[in-house]
Amino acid sequence: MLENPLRSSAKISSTSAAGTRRPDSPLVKPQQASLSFAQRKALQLRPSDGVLVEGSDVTRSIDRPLPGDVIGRRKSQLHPDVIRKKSAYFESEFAGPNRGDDPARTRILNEAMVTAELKTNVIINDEFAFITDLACHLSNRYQRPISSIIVTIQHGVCMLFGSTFEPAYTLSILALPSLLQPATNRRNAILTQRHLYETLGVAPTRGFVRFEAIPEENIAMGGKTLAAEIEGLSRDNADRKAGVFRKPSKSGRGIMKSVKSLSSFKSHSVIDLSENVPTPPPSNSGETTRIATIPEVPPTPPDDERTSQMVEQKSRNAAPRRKSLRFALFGNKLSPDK
Ligand SMILES: O=C(O)c1cc2cc(O)c(O)cc2[nH]1
Repeated sequence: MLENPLRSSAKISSTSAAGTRRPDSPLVKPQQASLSFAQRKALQLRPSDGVLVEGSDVTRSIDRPLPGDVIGRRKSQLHPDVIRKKSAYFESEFAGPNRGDDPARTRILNEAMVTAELKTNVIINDEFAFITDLACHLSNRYQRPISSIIVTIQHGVCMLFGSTFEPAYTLSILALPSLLQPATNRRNAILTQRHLYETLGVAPTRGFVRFEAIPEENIAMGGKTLAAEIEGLSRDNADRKAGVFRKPSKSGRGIMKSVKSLSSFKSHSVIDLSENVPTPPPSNSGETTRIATIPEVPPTPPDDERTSQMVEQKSRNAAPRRKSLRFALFGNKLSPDK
């Protein structure tokens, strides 16, 4: 059986733990592949003819300064097309819609969920380590707190990928459109597939990534779409600027409540929530649950007996490293007994 190499080796050699070969670096020309590093370096140091890019060569002229070199002039050496692409990237990264002058709206957008759904035929031994590593990677890539990341993983699934059953995966990343701009996707495709190569041992060529932009009106939490939440905030903001005092709505979701409700979503970690909400019985348990009318009050907490059963079950399922990783992730938000 294939195993997750996460904990077995610090560095992956040319043949990964999943049995797939690492593709040769595209930056090494075939005739140079057998040369030593010093020999390749010497070849590159030949006097240049000053042409930046010639033919199909992917290496640049040595005449061109390295990034960070102090060269005393500001004019870019890049082709106008490259400059355009670069500025489009930085625009989408740093000047996106999430930098408005409405702090509440900005915060909501900056904390909007990024969801990743991974399916793989590889069997992952340490699911908890793997899932937390991926969540951290995504939190970093999409510049949002770990509490704004959802990761679901299905591993050991039956997967036919490009006519073979060799190790492979599909990954869907769902987020607001502003987070999934073409240049951002290009970069995140490389970095995330590299991350999965390092943690899952599957070569990027055996991974399929789908970036799915989901507009604000198609995402909901707490029974309210993000679009509605933002609309409410904008209205309240406009009212406030105009000095209008609006009575809190019947549903009790005025501006303060809205912001509070979001922060309580985010500040309650998944762990906090899961500890208060009973897990429904599995669908094949034989029990049938009648779906009643949605109660106006929160459901009654489980009785003591059920609570203790749940706690027991949870501790049986817990991965051995769970506690330390939870602390690493959530720090002092957790009480020491959790
Ligand atoms: O996608 C999110 O992160 C998201 C959706 C949503 C909806 C809502 O009514 C909120 O108060 C917050 C929120 N976040």
